[in-house]
Amino acid sequence: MPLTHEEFAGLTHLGSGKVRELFAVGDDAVLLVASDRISAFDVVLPTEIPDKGAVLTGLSLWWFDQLADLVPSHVVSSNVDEYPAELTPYTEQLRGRSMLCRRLNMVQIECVARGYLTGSGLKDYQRTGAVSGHPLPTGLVDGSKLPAPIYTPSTKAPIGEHDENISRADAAGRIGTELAAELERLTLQIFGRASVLAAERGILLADTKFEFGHDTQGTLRLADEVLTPDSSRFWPEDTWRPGASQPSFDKQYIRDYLTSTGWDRTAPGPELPADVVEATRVRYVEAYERLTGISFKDYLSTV
Ligand SMILES: C[C@H](c1ccccc1)n1cc(-c2ncnc(N)c2C#N)cn1
Repeated sequence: MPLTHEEFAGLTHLGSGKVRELFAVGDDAVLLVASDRISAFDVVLPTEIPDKGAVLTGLSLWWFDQLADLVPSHVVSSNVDEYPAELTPYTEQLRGRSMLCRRLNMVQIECVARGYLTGSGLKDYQRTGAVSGHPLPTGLVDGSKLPAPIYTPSTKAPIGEHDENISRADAAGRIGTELAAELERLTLQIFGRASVLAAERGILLADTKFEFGHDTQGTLRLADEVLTPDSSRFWPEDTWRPGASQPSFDKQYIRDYLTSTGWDRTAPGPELPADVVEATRVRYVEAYERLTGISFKDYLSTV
């Protein structure tokens, strides 16, 4: 049965993402729980991918550590055996796939960095020649590497709707010039470091989305999940071919299967065959191990 917030009926549910749940823990903490659900073509599928939630949580935790010298994170703990007593009934459901975090006053802007042109950025470029007010060279195609990474803030759309890319001036108008400039600086700095680290492992970081918030002392912290295949586009470097849709590091098997079935994307997603589920699970574990250099089994033994 897919993990849903009903499984945590006793907790105070704050919100759901496509594949994640957010709960309040006391007055000053939140619990982020990653399910094994997966979405493709913006549709949440009925079949779970075992270990996906743990892989994405482990990746976020690893990236938070890699980035700690650049920006503090919202994470308090990921050790379920040290969680507050109210979470004890859910320990095994939370193990490896959850983060206890400071409750932040979230900045109402999605901070997106792009090193390559695709997705909504490509659509904006094809329509206007620019993305979030950044004029770009002519002749770029799907998957083109940009002359330099760009910061393209967007609004926070409700679930099921698409974020809207906005200009940096619009972002400043919404959250103030100083904070907007700090978010741009941090977003590009983090993206630059992550891009180098991923490229050293043969993975292109095409784009990613960060969320930030302020803690009760007013400290700006990196929040949400970070640099996971759900918040970012990761492409295998050896199959990068500008001019077409790039193979997704983690979801290509699912995309190919769904396309092969002739599935109508306005219809509910079909169940996935066992071989596609297992191949996708293996890809997630491979992504974790390739990026972190840590065996997934070792990660599971530490949580
Ligand atoms: C978008 C994301 C979300 C994830 C999962 C399910 C539904 C929403 N979300 C996270 C917060 C949030 N709020 C207060 N303090 C925090 N530390 C965080 C975080 N991260 C608000 N929204």
